[in-house]
Amino acid sequence: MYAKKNTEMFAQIGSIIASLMFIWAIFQQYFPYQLRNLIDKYSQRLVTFIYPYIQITFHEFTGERLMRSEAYSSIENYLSSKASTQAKRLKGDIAKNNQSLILSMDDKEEICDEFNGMKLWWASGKKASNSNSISLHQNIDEKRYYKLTFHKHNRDVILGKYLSHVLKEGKAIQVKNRQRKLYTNSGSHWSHVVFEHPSTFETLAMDLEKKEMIIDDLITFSKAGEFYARIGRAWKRGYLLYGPPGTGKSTMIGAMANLLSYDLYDLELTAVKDNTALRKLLIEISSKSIIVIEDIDCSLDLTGQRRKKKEEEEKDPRQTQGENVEEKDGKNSQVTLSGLLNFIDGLWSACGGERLIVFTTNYVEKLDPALVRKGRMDKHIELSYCGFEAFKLLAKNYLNIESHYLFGTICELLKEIKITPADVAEHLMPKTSSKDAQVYLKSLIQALELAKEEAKVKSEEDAKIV
Ligand SMILES: Nc1ncnc2c1ncn2[C@@H]1O[C@H](COP(=O)(O)OP(=O)(O)OP(=O)(O)O)[C@@H](O)[C@H]1O
Ligand SMILES: [Mg+2]
Repeated sequence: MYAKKNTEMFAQIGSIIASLMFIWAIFQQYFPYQLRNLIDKYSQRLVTFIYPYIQITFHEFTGERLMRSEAYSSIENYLSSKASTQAKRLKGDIAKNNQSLILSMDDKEEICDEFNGMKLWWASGKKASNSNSISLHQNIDEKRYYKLTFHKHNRDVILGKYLSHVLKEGKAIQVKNRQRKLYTNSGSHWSHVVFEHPSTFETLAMDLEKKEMIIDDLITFSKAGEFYARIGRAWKRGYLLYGPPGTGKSTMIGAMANLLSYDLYDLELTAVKDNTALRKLLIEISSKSIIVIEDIDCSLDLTGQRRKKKEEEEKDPRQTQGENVEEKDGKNSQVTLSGLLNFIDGLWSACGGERLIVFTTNYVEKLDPALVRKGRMDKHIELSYCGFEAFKLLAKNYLNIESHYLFGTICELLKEIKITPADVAEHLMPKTSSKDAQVYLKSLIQALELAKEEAKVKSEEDAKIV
């Protein structure tokens, strides 16, 4: 309402000024040159005095090729949250992630915003274009724009801090709503599909404290752009996830991507020809992404090659002279350990920024220490067998129960028997038409007791052998 009144007032003042200018244009030819200059000067002062507001227009399409302006998109996103509470006419659309509805202000709507106690007004408008050019963009003959109006006293703050705040916020909303992608490489090219993994940290069964610590670490990383710049480090972080098969390493990567709204790049090292191809892939990776190398111990024969080289050199230095042991990996790929290390933290790895590099392995002890040293793989996370806490979360997710009289038995068995969350999940997965939780819990208890019996028999046999 307030904004509306203001803009109506501006419009009236504007039309008065336009009429005065018109009259002035007709009459000025009859005035001598000096007088004209004098009147010009004072009329400008008068205009600024009567109309102390500044306006900036942001057009939807810019440049000769009429590309959609990034500033316009960011402003549209920024205003969407304000529009939903202030504007009377809204436009609705499905976000690119197909999960949420985006509301933006309709044409010829106005809303008011505040920044550090300063008031400013945004208006959306549309002009019909008189150009007959044919364009790839559909609604290009209707030129949309946003107009920002603010008092001239606030000029510096609005042009500096406020506008960069608007663009940053708008971009963040855009990233959140975008359709994320899962990339994989065939040779030195990436191809992608839409990333729609449903896993989240809420559904990930693991030690709660550890989970909180990981979430905290990830969120801190995603907000630490300025910090990394200040300390002169590339904005990236390495995670090593290790543990037996079926403990949730891949599931956790999906949860990480969903938590931070990052794209995923699943790097298949064995399909990369050599270090040059690896570097080429690296350059194409965008920011806000997670680069994943699964089963790093199997990807290439990178495990302990440096150690091997050192040992061989110690035995017979001539034997390894001029020969790069790292490059003899016995597989099609000629990617070397040093090539991979360069990929992780060489100069090129800093391009783009805001990236996580995640390795997974079942055999952490097999990896070359150089590959996983702190600073390269900043966080080492062990995903382990199912404890009682993790079981309770699985029971809640799969059976929708938070307690049961059989929980006590399961708790005791889990202390003795190692079972992966994947195996537990398998027992809790609905298979029959029965919705009775007891059926599934009993099936789990049976499996645990069987495993306990087997372990007992094995230990007895081992004792006999000794
Ligand atoms: N911690 C967990 N929380 C919830 N579900 C889990 C967990 N661990 C495993 N699962 C379930 O088991 C399945 C297999 O898990 P996942 O693929 O993440 O294991 P992994 O550790 O990556 O195994 P691998 O080492 O064989 O790659 C998942 O689809 C998931 O449903
Ligand atoms: Mg896996």
